[in-house]
Amino acid sequence: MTAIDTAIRAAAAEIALIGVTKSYDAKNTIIPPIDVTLRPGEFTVVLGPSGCGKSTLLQMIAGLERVSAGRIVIGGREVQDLEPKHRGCAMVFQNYALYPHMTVAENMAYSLKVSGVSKAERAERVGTVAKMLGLADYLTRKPSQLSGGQRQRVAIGRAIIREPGVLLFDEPLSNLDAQLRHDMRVELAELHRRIGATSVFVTHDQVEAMTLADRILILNKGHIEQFDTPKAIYHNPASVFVAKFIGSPPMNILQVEGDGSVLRLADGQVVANYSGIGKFQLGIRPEDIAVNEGGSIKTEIRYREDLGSHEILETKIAEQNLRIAMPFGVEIDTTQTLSLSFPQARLHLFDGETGRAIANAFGDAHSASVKEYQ
Ligand SMILES: Nc1ncnc2c1ncn2[C@@H]1O[C@H](COP(=O)(O)OP(=O)(O)OP(=O)(O)O)[C@@H](O)[C@H]1O
Repeated sequence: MTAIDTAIRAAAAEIALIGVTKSYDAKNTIIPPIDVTLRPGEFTVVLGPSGCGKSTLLQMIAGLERVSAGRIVIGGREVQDLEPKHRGCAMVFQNYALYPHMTVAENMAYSLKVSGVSKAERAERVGTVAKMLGLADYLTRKPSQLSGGQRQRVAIGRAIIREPGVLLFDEPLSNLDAQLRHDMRVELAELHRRIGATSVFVTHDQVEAMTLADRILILNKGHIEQFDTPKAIYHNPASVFVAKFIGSPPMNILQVEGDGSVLRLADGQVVANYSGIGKFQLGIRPEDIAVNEGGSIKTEIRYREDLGSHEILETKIAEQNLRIAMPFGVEIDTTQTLSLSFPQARLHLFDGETGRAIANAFGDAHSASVKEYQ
């Protein structure tokens, strides 16, 4: 660790949400009671569709929204009734929220000035943070003289200069173009490694979630669908909702019926062995389908999308859409009927009604760690 790192390293705090609820009125509960603990130094990405309550959750931690019920404990202190400035959190917003009339250095130093930090120490900390973020040459510029990425870096600098135990990010990269988003992701990951603050990052971009998170918290209408590592979320989704939300293209979900020995599609084709009886939803990722390897499931290609590194074949089985990802270089005759099989170890089984994962459905270890959060 360098001197710069230790200069800006604060004690990372645990964040515990205990029965935290948000409702605007009796009929409008945005977040039903949730219980979750974010470990000190952990990078949590909160992911979910628009309107699921991601920002509300973040703002309750920051103190910008009041909780309707429940407790928020940060670093062992109950904070739900404290003003934002007393919670030990710093926040980075999507729209940067920089002061336009102040220089980069003044923007970064402002919160220190307000809290009475001496001029000499302010200058030292600004210098350290600017160096860390590659902003040393821009300290006298105004925000209007910076690029989007530089502005976002100033916003991050302004947050970390206070050495917060908790860093909160509300879609900080969504105003940037694709290349810059990628570059900033790399920078943020690196910064997190150096600073070590407990970080909560809200986004609806699954790539950001997969690449930045220690653990991803997936919200659906305010409920926690799953809270786990990116790998576990991808390989062991706890519900159809999660399975369909992560992956591009997402996991295929097929409606099937079990007769006690096999699972069948509506047209009678057998897709897997399984001892359960009744309606189920069967999941398989596009890249896990075996094509023309002697499988018994027959289909035609309806459309093919060449993405360079791989190809997506759009097909249907028993009137249900099925996407197959083929690696680059595999020759497929589009006019021929495809024969497919679903390797049992790659299958996911979900309840026909609730959509919750059925752990160990196929006796494999990979679904054993699916956790229930409801
Ligand atoms: N002041 C308010 N009064 C009533 N409902 C509100 C209020 N503020 C937010 N909501 C509702 O709360 C829900 C959650 O909003 P929130 O901004 O947390 O969602 P989000 O997941 O961050 O969405 P997005 O990804 O679109 O930013 C939404 O349905 C929104 O309409």
